[in-house]
Amino acid sequence: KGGKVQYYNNPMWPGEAHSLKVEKILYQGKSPYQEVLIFESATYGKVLVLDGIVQLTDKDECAYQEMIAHLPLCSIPSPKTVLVIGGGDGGVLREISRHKSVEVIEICEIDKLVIDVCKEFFPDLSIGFEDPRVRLHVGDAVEYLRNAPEGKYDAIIVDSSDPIGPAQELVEKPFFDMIARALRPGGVLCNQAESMWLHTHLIQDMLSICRESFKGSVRYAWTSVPTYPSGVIGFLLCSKDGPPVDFTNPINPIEELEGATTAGRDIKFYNSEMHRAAFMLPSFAKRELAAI
Ligand SMILES: NCCCN[C@H]1CC[C@H](N)CC1
Repeated sequence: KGGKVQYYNNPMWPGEAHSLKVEKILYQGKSPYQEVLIFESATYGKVLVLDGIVQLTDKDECAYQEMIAHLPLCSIPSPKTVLVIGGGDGGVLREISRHKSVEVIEICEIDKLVIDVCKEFFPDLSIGFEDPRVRLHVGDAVEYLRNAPEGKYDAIIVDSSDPIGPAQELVEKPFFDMIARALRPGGVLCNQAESMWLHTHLIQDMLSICRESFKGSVRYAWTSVPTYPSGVIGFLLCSKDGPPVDFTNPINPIEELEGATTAGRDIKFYNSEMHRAAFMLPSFAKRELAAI
């Protein structure tokens, strides 16, 4: 009680520590894949930590979950079949459910423990699993995609943790090739893409892989998430082929989707202006992320 959580030795952000005041430990456990910790913080509500890395907090999860879901889904006219890789907390499912055009939401999450603890401690996120369109598969995403039919999905959302644990293989070329194959022509990918302050080399690698695997457009977007390292997180938006998708202008604006901004709980962060703003990059990022 009154302690704090901080880690200096994560290779993803050497020399940095992120600490939140711990009011009460709510859950501590270990799955075959990672350590799971949930605690009540002093000012961010409940916090989910996997292998010492903050995954989400009650206060700011809206930014990440809403952006990662609506950036792709508001960029195509009428998404019907959506696949989520990761996302076991259910927050992305909650956001996808706002889109009435969607008929099927498949989710492939490797760690059942994450799903179970989020159902107990994060009802505002795990409510996403209650949508009747959701089909849950617990297992490895690479296997799942290998067996997926070609051209099945309108959108694939990769809500992954950092590539230093179970998500290691989710930043390698074979994975992106399988995603491209599973998308229908004109289909889109939105992939968690780390911080432009901390990870430009990793982002450059992902961008160059995606420019080979996706023949449409490949864009980098970002947003503010206070409890992620450097306070920002990025997203890679890719379209499979065909006429390049203009991700910067939502052709399927959420404000015009009946009931979308109030379905379940009111939308808190995403709107069409934040959509456009997400693709505006600071000069150093323009140079470092375009220069490939
Ligand atoms: N849906 C939970 C968010 C998972 N996303 C990651 C959490 C850890 C961060 N360093 C990167 C994003």
